[in-house]
Amino acid sequence: MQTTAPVDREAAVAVPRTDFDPYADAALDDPYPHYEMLRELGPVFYLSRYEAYGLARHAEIDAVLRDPVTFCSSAGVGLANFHTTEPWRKPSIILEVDPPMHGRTRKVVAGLLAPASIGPLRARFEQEADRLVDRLLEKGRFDAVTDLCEAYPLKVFADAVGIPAEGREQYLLPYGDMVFNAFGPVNERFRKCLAKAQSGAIDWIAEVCKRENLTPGGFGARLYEAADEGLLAPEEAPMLVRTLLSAGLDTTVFTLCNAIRSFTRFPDQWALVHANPSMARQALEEVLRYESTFHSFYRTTTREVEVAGVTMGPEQKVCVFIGSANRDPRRWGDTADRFDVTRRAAGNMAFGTGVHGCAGQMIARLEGEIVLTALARRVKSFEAEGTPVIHYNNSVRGYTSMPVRITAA
Ligand SMILES: CCOc1cccc(C(=O)O)c1
Repeated sequence: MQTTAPVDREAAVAVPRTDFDPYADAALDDPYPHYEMLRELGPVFYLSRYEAYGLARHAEIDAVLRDPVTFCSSAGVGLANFHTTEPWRKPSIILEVDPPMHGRTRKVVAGLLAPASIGPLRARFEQEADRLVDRLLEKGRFDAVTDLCEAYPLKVFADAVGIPAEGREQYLLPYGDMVFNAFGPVNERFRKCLAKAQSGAIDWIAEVCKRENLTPGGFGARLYEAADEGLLAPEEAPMLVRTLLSAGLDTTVFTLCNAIRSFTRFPDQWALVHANPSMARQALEEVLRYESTFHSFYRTTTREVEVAGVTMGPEQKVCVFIGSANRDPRRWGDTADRFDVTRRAAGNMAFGTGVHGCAGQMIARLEGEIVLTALARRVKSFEAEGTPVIHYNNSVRGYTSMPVRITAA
């Protein structure tokens, strides 16, 4: 599929229009039937409610994300176009910039989060996971969201960044909730979240990103050292600490939520992992495919371009539904909607793809693999106790509460 071919007006096809609202609670309750509808509309469609193009099939999303020049990030990666709308905060200098600036900041962050750099964290991540599983087995029944999925990243990732312990529960998750709501429309949940974030979280984040508040040796301190070495401008270091805290918490919390939720829905899948804990990393990859945490975000066209026969003008917002790409039968076959931990789920789009592919995906996988391994070794089964409460957010999927009961091996 060409995205760089010159535009041939005669060949251009009319784009299917839909007034589907991807941000309605009903769509967030269970997006997958809606995603199937979008995929069947065609390779490209137009979300009339938001005046944005949409892609829901794997092939077109892959092609767009691999063309950051035609489909840029510097106009924001949400529905809001930074060329016409004031962003709610200073744009990210890695997520919301284009090459070549992106390449420079990305190189520093990617180095920090590369396997060689995070490998030494494995021992303490495993120790924390074992300690957490000890506590959960003592309890027997608990809320998997607060007692497991939030508790673990708030401890191990926030420690790895090197921020103070005080205030994490109160401010880190509400801040991340705001960050991910901001990729959607200015709807009720965006406004409520912004008001809440403005009453504390925004100031707290700015404070903990300061050099004097960061533990020596942590990711935050090492970003300031990169500035000392001239790899970053001085004012870029706190901005990238903000990136770590924006991108690295809620996403991992919700990925763990989606893992526990999937294993309570499909106990036979947990039985496979419990029988063979070395499958944990592969099982996590299937969780990421089956219930992608980050569901949709945008690119903005920098010129007139034809995608699958549809001509888009410049300055057009294009929504890529990566949660749908990961269920596209054209890519995953007719078992795309089946949660199957034996599937080779590598190559899914949960972390995006191309130059902006998630820089933190290796540490996210490390956290997930370690938690699932610790659980697999010692937990025979998970039972849901009541219906989990969905966490409604404009672009990430997870839960607010998930009471479970576990049986020790
Ligand atoms: C998970 C995608 O990456 C993100 C998400 C949210 C914020 C930022 C940032 O750079 O502040 C990056």
